[in-house]
Formats: sequence, C-alpha cells, structure tokens
Amino acid sequence: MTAKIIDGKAVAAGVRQECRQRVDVLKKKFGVSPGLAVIMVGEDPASAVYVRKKIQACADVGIDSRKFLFPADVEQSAVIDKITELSANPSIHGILVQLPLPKHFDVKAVLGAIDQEKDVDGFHLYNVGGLVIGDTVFPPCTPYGVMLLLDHAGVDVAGRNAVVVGASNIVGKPMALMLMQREATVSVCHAKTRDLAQFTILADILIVAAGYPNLITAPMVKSGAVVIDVGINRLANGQLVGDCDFEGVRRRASMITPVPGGVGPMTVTMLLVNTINSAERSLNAAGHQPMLGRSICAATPGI
Ligand SMILES: Nc1nc2c(c(=O)[nH]1)N[C@@H](CN(C=O)c1ccc(C(=O)N[C@@H](CCC(=O)O)C(=O)O)cc1)CN2
Ligand SMILES: [Mg+2]
Repeated sequence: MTAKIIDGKAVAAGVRQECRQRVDVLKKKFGVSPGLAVIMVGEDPASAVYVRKKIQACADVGIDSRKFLFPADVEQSAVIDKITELSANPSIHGILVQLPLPKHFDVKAVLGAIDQEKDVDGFHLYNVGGLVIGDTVFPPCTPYGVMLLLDHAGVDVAGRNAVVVGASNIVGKPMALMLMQREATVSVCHAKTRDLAQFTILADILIVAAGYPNLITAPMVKSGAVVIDVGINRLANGQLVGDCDFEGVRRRASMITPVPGGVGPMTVTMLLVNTINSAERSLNAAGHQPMLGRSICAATPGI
C-alpha cells in the first residue's frame, strides 16, 4: 500500500479563497477591516519565520496585521500593557502572542491578558474551557487545521480509534478534545510512553506531535491508518522533517500528511479563519444581522 498524500497547501489555498470572500463582504457591506495584532518577544529564528508567514497570509486575504516586536529582556508588564491596549482597540479583532516566550515570562498571565473575544489562538483559559465542553469560537489553529484536513480527506472520525502522540497545550491536548468531541475513542501518549508501539498500532487515526524525528516507524502503524504528522524538526543538514519516518510509514498508511506542506500551512490559515470569525462576531455584538462568526467547518460542529 502507498498512502495518499493529504496536501495541506492545497486545502489551505481553498480555505484562503473563502477567507478572501468573507473579508470582502466585511469591508464592502459593513465597512469593517478585520485587524490582527501579532506580538513577538525576542528573535527566535523559527518564530520569526512563523510570524512572517502569518503577516503575509493576512495580506493575502485582506486582513490588516500589526506586528509588535519586543526585545527578549523586556519586562513582562510592558507586554501585558500592550495587550491591554490592543484588547480595548475596536479596530483589532484578533491578538496573538507568538510562543515560546522567553523563560522569565509567566505564559498564563500573558495569555490571560488577551480579551477572550480576541483570543484567535484559543489559548486563553476561557477558550480552553470552552473547548473542554465542546463550545469554543476560537479552536486552536493547529488542531483545528488537522480536523479540517481529516474532513477534507473524507475521514470518518466517530467511533474510530484515534491516538495522539504528544500532549502539549497548543497541539496534543486540544487535538484530543476535538477528536473526543467528534466521538473518536482517544488515547493520548507521550514520546516517553513505555512501548509506544502497542498504542500506535491500534490507531485508525494517528496524530503525532511530539517533536522527535523518526519517532514513528512503519511497524508502529496499523495497515491502512490515517497518519497526521504535526512534528517540525530541522535536521543538522538543514532538512525539515516531521516525527514519522515518512518513506516507511507511507507504505503502511492509507493517507499521510507530508512535512513540510501538510499541517503547517493549515496552522496559519486557521488563524485567518479565527480572525475573520472574530470580526464577524464584533458586528453581531453591534446588533447587525447575524454573520457566521464561527467555525467554517460545517462537519466540525461545536469545536
Ligand atoms: N502563538 C502561537 N505560537 C505558536 C503556534 C501557534 O499556533 N500560535 N504554533 C507553532 C508555530 N507555528 C505558528 O505559530 C507554525 C508552525 C509551522 C508553520 C508552517 O507553515 N510550517 C511549514 C514549514 C515552515 C518552515 O519552512 O519552517 C510546514 O510545515 O509546511 C506555521 C506556523 C508554535 N508557536
Ligand atoms: Mg482576561
């Protein structure tokens, strides 16, 4: 068997086309330009790449973005003051703080300063709680993108065995909650899970987000499984790879996402979706005829 490649770039391009149309309506019909504020602290090279991608993506669909760059040794209070100011600014519909933050930051305090109605990353505790009960308007971008890829590929989730490897706050945990919401039977493992293979081999849907190249090899994968590789690892030779031995695993899986070009492009694109949803919701709050203002993912109700 050779797996079908799930092309994240192509799916993202389709979603972006829909984003352009929605931004157009907001501008022409309501005179509202969706606005996103991106906060970055320090100059981590990978973060700089991701922030650049987000800003370019905003320009691509007509969202106004504003970038706020702070030096790595900035006082946390200065960043929180900026977030408070942006939270009160009606032309800003989304605020994100690029992670990771430098060690001296209390991440929870910084994310908690974001107005929960503008928390387009979905990392504020209010929105994390919403996700737990299956009702959030800001699903975190990476797992939201994965759900959209699964839907796009026609993968049935309900009743299937889903195994998530990696339990980070921004990918693994919300991913498990979204799959649970869609009635998958979910197991969460870690890179340190003893005999990881005894869990992964049971997965109809295997989602790997642990951050170790070649963590998942072909014998660990059930024949015909759908494999979503969220890992991003830069090898010494400069090559970007996921957490799976791609060439081996693709011979056992029925579908697989590549790295690059799988989940990564969806992460940035779902940020656009969340920002547009937020702008639409601000109109609803102003008493206009209800706009969509929530997940575009019809097959993903309640996440
Ligand atoms: N505030 C946030 N911080 C971080 C998030 C997040 O969603 N919000 N996620 C990751 C990084 N990330 C976005 O910020 C991100 C990761 C990967 C990609 C991407 O497009 N990857 C490409 C390859 C890119 C490359 O060449 O390096 C791919 O996989 O095809 C975009 C965004 C941590 N921080
Ligand atoms: Mg708050």
